[in-house]
Amino acid sequence: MRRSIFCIVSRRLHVTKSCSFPTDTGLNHRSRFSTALTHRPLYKHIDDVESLDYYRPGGYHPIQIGDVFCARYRIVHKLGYGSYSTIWLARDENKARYVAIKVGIAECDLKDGEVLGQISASAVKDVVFGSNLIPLVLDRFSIDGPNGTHPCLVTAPAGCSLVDSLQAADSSPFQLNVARSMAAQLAMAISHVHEKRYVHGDLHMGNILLRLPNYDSLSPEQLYDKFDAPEPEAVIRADNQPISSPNIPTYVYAPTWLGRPSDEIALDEAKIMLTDFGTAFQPALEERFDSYTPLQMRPPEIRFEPTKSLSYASDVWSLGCAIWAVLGVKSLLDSWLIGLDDATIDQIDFLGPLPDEWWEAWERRERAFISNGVPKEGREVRTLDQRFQDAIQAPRQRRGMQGMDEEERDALLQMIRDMLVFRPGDRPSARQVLQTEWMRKWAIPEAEKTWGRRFP
Ligand SMILES: Nc1ncnc2c1ncn2[C@@H]1O[C@H](COP(=O)(O)OP(=O)(O)OP(=O)(O)O)[C@@H](O)[C@H]1O
Repeated sequence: MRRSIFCIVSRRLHVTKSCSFPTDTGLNHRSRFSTALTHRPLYKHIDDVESLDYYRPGGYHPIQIGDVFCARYRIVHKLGYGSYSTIWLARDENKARYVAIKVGIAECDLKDGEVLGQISASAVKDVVFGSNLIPLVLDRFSIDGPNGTHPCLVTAPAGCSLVDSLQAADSSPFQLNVARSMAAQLAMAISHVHEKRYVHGDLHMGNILLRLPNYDSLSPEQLYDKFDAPEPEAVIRADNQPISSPNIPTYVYAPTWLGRPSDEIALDEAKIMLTDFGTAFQPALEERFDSYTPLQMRPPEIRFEPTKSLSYASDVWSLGCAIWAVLGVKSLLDSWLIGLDDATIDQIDFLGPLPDEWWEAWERRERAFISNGVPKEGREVRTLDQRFQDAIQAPRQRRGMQGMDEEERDALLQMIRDMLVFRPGDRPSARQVLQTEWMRKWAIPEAEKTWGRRFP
């Protein structure tokens, strides 16, 4: 049961994220690989596992439970998969601990490792708290296999992503103190990334992971007793012929569920880490004109300032949307949005008029507005207050959970309005977000309880 809940989410995420790589900026190998797979499937479909046709030269490395890498890491379970990697739980037999190994598709640079190496290595010296919210790189190596050479990144394993956690609780929100704590940690994580001169560039609930409690004292068998044992699913060719290729594993595995449903997470368990730095970049060294962030959290300048490179402020927009999603059960922008125009309409509805030159440049503006910020008659317009009620307050009240009082609500909405300013140059920095009233009075104190320490 738990597994099937997870897998639905996992599959949805996979699709969303694949779609968020529409064009290529410095990810040539990734795009080439994805677009090459347009032929008929070679293998029968199996639910809740990575795309089997990606097991070919240039693609995933075939891995089985029990495989050992570097004479040290024994594969114990599957944790997840993305378009560019499979992620495995392994027992580090040298250190008697569990680790997560992200195994990239062949010949990709797995940029996460490079970025995390810089952020977490320097952070250890600085002893900056924000570094605790980013996975520490424990090891890096590569594997040669039938599909090529695969980069591997070893980090701490996590329990589940926040989107999985919400879904596992049938979209019940996190307890209010837990959500406040996570929101503060997220802002601290982004502030830390920015201080290290990186933009994350793909912030969403699937990339925020809940830390796993320490299970290092459990053997793999005890871990299987506590959670699920891996269940191998045989790979079958679409033409029913026997599989003779070494490119594909004999069996594949659905990711396990080591997480907790959102409503069961206690404040001292609410430690998060921000992951997936595969599209992070340094604005001082590199220009970036495309966003990989899902449409609901994608900043508007991508559309209206296409010749200006993205920068830290684009993460601040997504951070505002992510904080909203952590606090509530619905994204700030309507989740059924289907296109760029719908997103712009929705943004104007709750933020007000677009900057004049953006408005003039928007060809389809008359679809929903009489003039800038003035909706056509009869069209339903949902304000920020109404969205707060629908997404954050009412779901809590329905479940008898603590809601926000008026003072907190006003402080939160003020912070969100400040972060979601159309012009990127007018947004606060992530560090300034941490100094807002809502963060200081409501969110950071809960994060301090989670971590059992004071933040300066
Ligand atoms: N350290 C970890 N511990 C537990 N699960 C993890 C860990 N890292 C990643 N995962 C799981 O694997 C999934 C895919 O990871 P990730 O997004 O990093 O892969 P990816 O190949 O870069 O994906 P894409 O580029 O398609 O987003 C995550 O959504 C998460 O569920």
